[in-house]
Amino acid sequence: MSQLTQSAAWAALEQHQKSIAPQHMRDWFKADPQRAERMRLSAAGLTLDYSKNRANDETLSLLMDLAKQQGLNKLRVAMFSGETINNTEQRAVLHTALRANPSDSAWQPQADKIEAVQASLEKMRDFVEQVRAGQWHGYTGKAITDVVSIGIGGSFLGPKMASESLKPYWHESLSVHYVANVDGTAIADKLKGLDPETTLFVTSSKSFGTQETLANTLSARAWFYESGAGKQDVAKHFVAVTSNIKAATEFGIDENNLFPMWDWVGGRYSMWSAIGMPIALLIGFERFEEILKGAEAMDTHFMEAPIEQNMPVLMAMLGVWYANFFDSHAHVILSYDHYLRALPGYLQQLDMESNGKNVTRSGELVDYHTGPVIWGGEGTNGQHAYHQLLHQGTRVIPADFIMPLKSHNPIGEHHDMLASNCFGQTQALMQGKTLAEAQAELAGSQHSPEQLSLLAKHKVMPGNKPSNTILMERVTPYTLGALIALYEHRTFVQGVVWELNSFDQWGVELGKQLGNSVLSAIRDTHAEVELDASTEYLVNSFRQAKPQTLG
Ligand SMILES: O=P(O)(O)OC[C@H]1O[C@H](O)[C@H](O)[C@@H](O)[C@@H]1O
Repeated sequence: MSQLTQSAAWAALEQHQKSIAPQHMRDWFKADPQRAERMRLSAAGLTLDYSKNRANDETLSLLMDLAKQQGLNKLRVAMFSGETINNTEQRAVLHTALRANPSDSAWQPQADKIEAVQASLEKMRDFVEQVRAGQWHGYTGKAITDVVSIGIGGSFLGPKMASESLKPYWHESLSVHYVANVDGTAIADKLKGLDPETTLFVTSSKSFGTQETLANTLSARAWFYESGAGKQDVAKHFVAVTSNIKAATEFGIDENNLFPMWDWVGGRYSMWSAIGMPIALLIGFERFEEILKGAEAMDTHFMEAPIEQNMPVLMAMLGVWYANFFDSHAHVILSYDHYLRALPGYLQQLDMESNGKNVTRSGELVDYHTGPVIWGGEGTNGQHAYHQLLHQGTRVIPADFIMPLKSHNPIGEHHDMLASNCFGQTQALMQGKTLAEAQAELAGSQHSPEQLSLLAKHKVMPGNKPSNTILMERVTPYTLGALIALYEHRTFVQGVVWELNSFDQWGVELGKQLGNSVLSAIRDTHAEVELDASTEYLVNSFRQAKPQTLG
């Protein structure tokens, strides 16, 4: 058994779970009128209502004991002070420096990094302002109308999610498009209808070695040349964000068109850097800075608030409570805002690539569950689809409801209806419906007694399903920045409890390696590639279907 599962804090929670499990939240709300008020917290423009959780004051106190036992305070300081907490790659983890207030003396020990960040932001500002003002000209002298952002994973999901979330702030005549997948359809579809004379490509790749991104950039360049443009015109249409300057310049990106990234920023934590360029192009540099300010406010809260009153810590520890003591395997993110519909996809990478691990920082196999499956979608759509499983399925799936109090599009009663659905769902999940309630509902209907009894059983909803609700005034650059930073720190805290390195991603490497060797087998039948019988069959089928000239 691991030290964690043998520890005093863990054992206390296991014991405590036995007394909590039979209790119903419905009864707690009845017995304690102060519950909702007590279990509510505001920070950085967000309010978290965590009262609809299967937790009482004792639970929270035991969860905080676990956080302390696992060294949260020390590791939190270690992250912000630039220690190499990404121990498998020997890297610091300083995405918080990307949104630091440069005049904050706490950052003094990282002055070199803060300086580099500020210089990069200035270069970004200059570029963004030129493009947005129509002063960056394409090779025939026309202003840029379309930007195609090429990148994948962390070099795609954050910018895409933030762009969609902030649509009300978009530039009126500049469009940004995203291409991630190596599927040729993705880039072919995007390029259709674009004009090479007025299109700018931003290649985002921390490593500048990602197969998909390089293939898409090459195809974009081929398309650009087909229009009659020459090599000398590339600098007007291709820029890149990367930490691998050498690879990018060898690839043909003009040195002046390079924006930096650093090895102390993980891909999935990078939208605050020049990786966020497409966002800034769409909403303007000042609004991009507001995103950083929102995140910085959440960083300050995370660093300074006592852990019992700390939003990321509370959310993280409640997640641990369900994952490890209620055998919950999933966590659902429900955005009740159409603009936030890409958030679950973004959080999937943030959380699952960070905490989808089975060995500890020191390489021991864990004997407890780590990161759950993160999924979700847009409310109210999900209510007419997968919410059935949330209400009556057999597993505990904690939910985060995210609800802006004001809409950017206040049409008729739509927002009232949206909010009432959101709040109503949290209530239904918590309260459920008893057999007596179901029977009362059916009383007076035309059904036979047998049918009535059967129907009543099917209408019973156990309730006691946990949820958090996160409110904000409106989805703005500031509140979005705070929201994303909240989830970043939530992920970090869970990684601390589970003793993981949340900042590497070795699991994706094997897929990449094998993908490359399979590609050699597809290109050349004589390639010496070891394939199992199933994969060999798949490769052969693919080769046979290939046009002769390419085979
Ligand atoms: O930015 P890049 O170096 O192109 O990497 C893009 C993505 O590729 C990888 O496979 C990783 O799993 C991601 O964490 C990363 O964000």
